Amino acid sequence: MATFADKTFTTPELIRNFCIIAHIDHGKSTLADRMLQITGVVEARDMRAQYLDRMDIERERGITIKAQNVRLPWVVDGTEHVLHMIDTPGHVDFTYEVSRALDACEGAVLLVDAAQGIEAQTLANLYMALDRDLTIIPVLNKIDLPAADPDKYAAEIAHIIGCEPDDVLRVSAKTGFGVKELLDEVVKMVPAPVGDADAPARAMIFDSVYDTYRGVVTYIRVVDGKITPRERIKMMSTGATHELLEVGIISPEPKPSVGLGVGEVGYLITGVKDVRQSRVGDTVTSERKGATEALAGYREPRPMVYSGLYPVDGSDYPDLREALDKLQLNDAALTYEPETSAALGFGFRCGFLGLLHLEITRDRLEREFGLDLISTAPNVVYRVVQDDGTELTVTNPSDWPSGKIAEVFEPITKCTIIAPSDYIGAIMELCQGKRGQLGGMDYLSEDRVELRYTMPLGEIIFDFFDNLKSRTRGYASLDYEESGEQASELVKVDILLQGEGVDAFSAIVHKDSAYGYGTRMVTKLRELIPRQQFEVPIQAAIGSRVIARETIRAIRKDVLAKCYGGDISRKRKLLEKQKEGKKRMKMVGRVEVPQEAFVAALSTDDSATKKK
Ligand SMILES: Nc1nc2c(ncn2[C@@H]2O[C@H](COP(=O)(O)OP(=O)(O)OP(=O)(O)O)[C@@H](O)[C@H]2O)c(=O)[nH]1
Repeated sequence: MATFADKTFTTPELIRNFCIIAHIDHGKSTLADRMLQITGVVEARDMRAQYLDRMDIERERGITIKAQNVRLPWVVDGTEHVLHMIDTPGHVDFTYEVSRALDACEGAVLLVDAAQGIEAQTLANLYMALDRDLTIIPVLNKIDLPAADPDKYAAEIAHIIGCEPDDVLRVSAKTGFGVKELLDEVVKMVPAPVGDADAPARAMIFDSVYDTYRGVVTYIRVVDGKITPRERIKMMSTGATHELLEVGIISPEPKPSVGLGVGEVGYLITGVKDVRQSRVGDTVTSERKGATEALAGYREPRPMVYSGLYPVDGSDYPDLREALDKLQLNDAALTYEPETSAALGFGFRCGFLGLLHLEITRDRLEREFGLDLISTAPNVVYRVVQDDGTELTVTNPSDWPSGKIAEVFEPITKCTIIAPSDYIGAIMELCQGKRGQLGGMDYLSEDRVELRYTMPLGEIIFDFFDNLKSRTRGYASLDYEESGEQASELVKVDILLQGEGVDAFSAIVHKDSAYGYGTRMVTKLRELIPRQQFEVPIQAAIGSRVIARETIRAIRKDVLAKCYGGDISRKRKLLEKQKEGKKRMKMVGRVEVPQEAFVAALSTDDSATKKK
């Protein structure tokens, strides 16, 4: 394919930029694989499943995290066209990545599983694509499955996007059936990019990835002008300039080229070492005679969920810092700052896009850096207005002000839930318990409904999704987007051991759930903390008001009791052994708490994040 890769500055009329959008597991990556194969970009013998999901963790979990892009040649009516396909992640935490991918395209293939129909993220992604006026190509996938019901779901799709059921293409990404026709359709339906070839260069960054050997690789889509190697480029948001070391295209491996022109999608390398220097959403222009106006439409990723990460072994703290430094090179959305906890020692307060982002980051820290970590219960960002009018942003329960509070605001979301209509009652009951407000309900087909709720983010990140799945036997799908904030009656619940607060267990909850949280924690801790030589009261309190209490009765554990006579060496051995055991204990006041008790008490239910 060398000749193909060398052809640069393709005439825009021959370019088609498109992405594949779908609900998780509906088969995007498999379809992308088939396209690579059918266009001859990857030879059959080199083909491996999910070619574009390069990270180990992506392949293992079978999900796409980073959007990838690839150039494919496709001949229609004797003319070779250049397709840039951008594979997008389907998970709710990565909506932002999807929006960037969409901004680089003129068309979107809307892929729907023919055995499942439209799901919550199908709709969320579709609306984003429609907002950007992209041409939508509706496609039913997995029609080879015996359970596929293409007629039913083609009608569902036609109803939502306003086309004829016959316009919905039918493919099997697995067998390759219908994929050629889909590529033809992309060439026919998706408009060619439009831009001014003679204007100063403007290209938008839709992704940037850290590579150990090459530094940051920045993915761009050229809008106007051209970007050529050996010129100096400027990042328009910061004004920083960099020497361009390499420009190229991906097909499917990176291939240097003589430049990128209007409508082309490719990469550039400047030698910067940190993705934050090559900010997603920024406009790249030439340093000399560059553009004066940046491209619009991007926003910075903003952490939505915070959690404390602590090494189980305190001496791993420097390693944790180094590991976070390294991860941040590749993840502009990850934020962290040092914090100390009386119970857990030194650690970091980290900000994430959502729970899956948290879980993936934690997984990578443990796996790639060999760290053993404890994470505290996640919380969202609160805005607290005190009685004297001062305002605080609270990302950590320990920053909750002790003075009088006038008002507290919490982030809220708009949620979409899609499920079989039999479960409407169960879903409504769950959502009401989570302070959700029903905004509307629509039937997608006679037995499937879409429910729209407004719900606090803090309730969703707790075990909402797990609950939803178990109440609907796994049939419901959920999507949510942030939607401002609302004033709420929130309180901080502290957990005290023998009158001493354990910071890691404090939580900010709605006043109606405070009692439930308090009782749950004290009961759990009573089971987890071994009896001591004195009585240990465990209390849950709001300020100075105790709302729940349990007591661990005293025990006198005399290890020498069974040693009669004067065998001093045996006594010494037993005492040594007792000391060993104590090393793994943490002291809270006078109370010895085993490390495992913290871990167990904090692991509220991390399966809440597994959206599959
Ligand atoms: N039978 C059948 N299975 C398919 C087809 N396409 C995909 N699958 C299977 O569906 C599952 C999900 O496919 P993926 O391609 O990983 O889905 P995805 O949409 O990329 O998922 P994320 O990257 O996690 O968003 C895999 O087990 C695929 O083998 C198809 O046409 N027929």
